[in-house]
Amino acid sequence: MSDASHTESGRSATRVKVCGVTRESDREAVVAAGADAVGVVSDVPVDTPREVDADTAADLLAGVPPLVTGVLVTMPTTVEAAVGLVEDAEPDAVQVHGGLSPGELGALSRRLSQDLVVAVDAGADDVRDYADAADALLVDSVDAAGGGGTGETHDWERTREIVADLDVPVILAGGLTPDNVAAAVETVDPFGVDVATGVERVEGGERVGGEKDHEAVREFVAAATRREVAA
Ligand SMILES: O=C(O)c1ccccc1NCC(=O)[C@H](O)[C@H](O)COP(=O)(O)O
Repeated sequence: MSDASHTESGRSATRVKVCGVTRESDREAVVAAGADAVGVVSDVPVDTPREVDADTAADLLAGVPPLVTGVLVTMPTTVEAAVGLVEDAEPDAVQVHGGLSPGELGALSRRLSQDLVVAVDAGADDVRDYADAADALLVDSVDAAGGGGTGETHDWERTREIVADLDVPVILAGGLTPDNVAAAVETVDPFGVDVATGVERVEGGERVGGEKDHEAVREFVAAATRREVAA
């Protein structure tokens, strides 16, 4: 990464992606809070309240304004399937979870005009094998099927080593919240951070999956970037 990405303190300005947006009002809140990227989950073989159908994904991504990155988050089983999805949804960037091999991801990357973010399991031994195929690695706490949105943190010290070892930008994900994201940034020094469940609405003590708490979104972006909370 070039020195231009670092502030005078030496720490890079942390980019923020808010993932699992399912509603226009949440997309607007995420953009208004100053997030750099909006993630929309579609066509995943896991049961998640953050998944939307292909038409909704395309509509949500089409409404992401200039200078903010609309990210299609998906779990394709083949390169061809991924290319078809991307053609329909027209995102600015693509984030892939699941079973594609580094070779298949390289082939997918060559077929796309968009940047490819590859999600990897923070606990896996082969994280570094994916770096060559990716424009960025999303180091996440994944479930048994390879999906994200677990709300679980992982060993940040290990992810810090990955950041230090690799040239590719690393996005930290997994269990981040407005309360822990500053410490996560301090520990890992990632290129960016990503959150889904940690900014969802809580009602009667229960999380409302797929719906964002707009105040929590503002707090998260502020804490991740050390900006003042927007009024
Ligand atoms: O969010 C999901 O339910 C999901 C399902 C399948 C594949 C990916 C998914 N989310 C991808 C993300 O980028 C999440 O923001 C990331 O995994 C962090 O999630 P969380 O731990 O809930 O903050």
